[in-house]
Amino acid sequence: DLPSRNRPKWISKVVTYRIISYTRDLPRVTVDHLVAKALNMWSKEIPLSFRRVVLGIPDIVIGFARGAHGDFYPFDGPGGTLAHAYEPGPGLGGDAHFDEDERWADGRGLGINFLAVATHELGHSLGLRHSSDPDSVMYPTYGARDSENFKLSPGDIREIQELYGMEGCR
Ligand SMILES: CC(C)C[C@H](CS(C)(=N)=N)C(=O)N[C@H]1Cc2cn(c3ccccc23)CCCCCCNC1=O
Ligand SMILES: [Ca+2]
Ligand SMILES: [Zn+2]
Ligand SMILES: [Zn+2]
Repeated sequence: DLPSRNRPKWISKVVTYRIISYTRDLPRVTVDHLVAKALNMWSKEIPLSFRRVVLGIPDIVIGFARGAHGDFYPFDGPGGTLAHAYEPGPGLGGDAHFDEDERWADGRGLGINFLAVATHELGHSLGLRHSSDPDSVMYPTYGARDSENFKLSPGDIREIQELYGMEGCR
């Protein structure tokens, strides 16, 4: 893929995010918690941190929507595409949209593991592309994972550090 110097990435050390809509399938606090957990999985590996804002225009807008929802990629109902996210940049850049027509779960019950999908989408929001490694969070298709020990693969960590450098190195 492109040398990392050309790939879009966040320049600021602190990236803001705002959750603007939720799903009926999970309590709001669960969505807030799992989004923070997914963001932290990435940010703990790189010299970049995330700050949640509840007002104003953030770098990353996160929300649930069904069908056509104001961008060029309408969702497709239950199944199929589960979510999508935009690479770093202004406006839609970095935003992550989740298909409300899926049945979202917190990793215990039946349904799509929201933590796993959010980690994949936020990987895109940080500038990562797909990986051909089935163990990678960035693999193009969803694989049911138990969220107990859900974590980034070594390849995921290598990719994100190639783009943003290693945590602890200034
Ligand atoms: C990796 C995800 C978290 C995010 C990606 C979308 S993205 C943009 N963020 N890379 C995703 O949703 N992939 C589809 C890909 C996909 C699999 N199938 C499809 C049938 C129709 C349309 C898409 C698919 C076969 C049937 C299974 C459908 C349910 C699972 N869907 C997927 O795995
Ligand atoms: Ca769908
Ligand atoms: Zn969208
Ligand atoms: Zn993807």
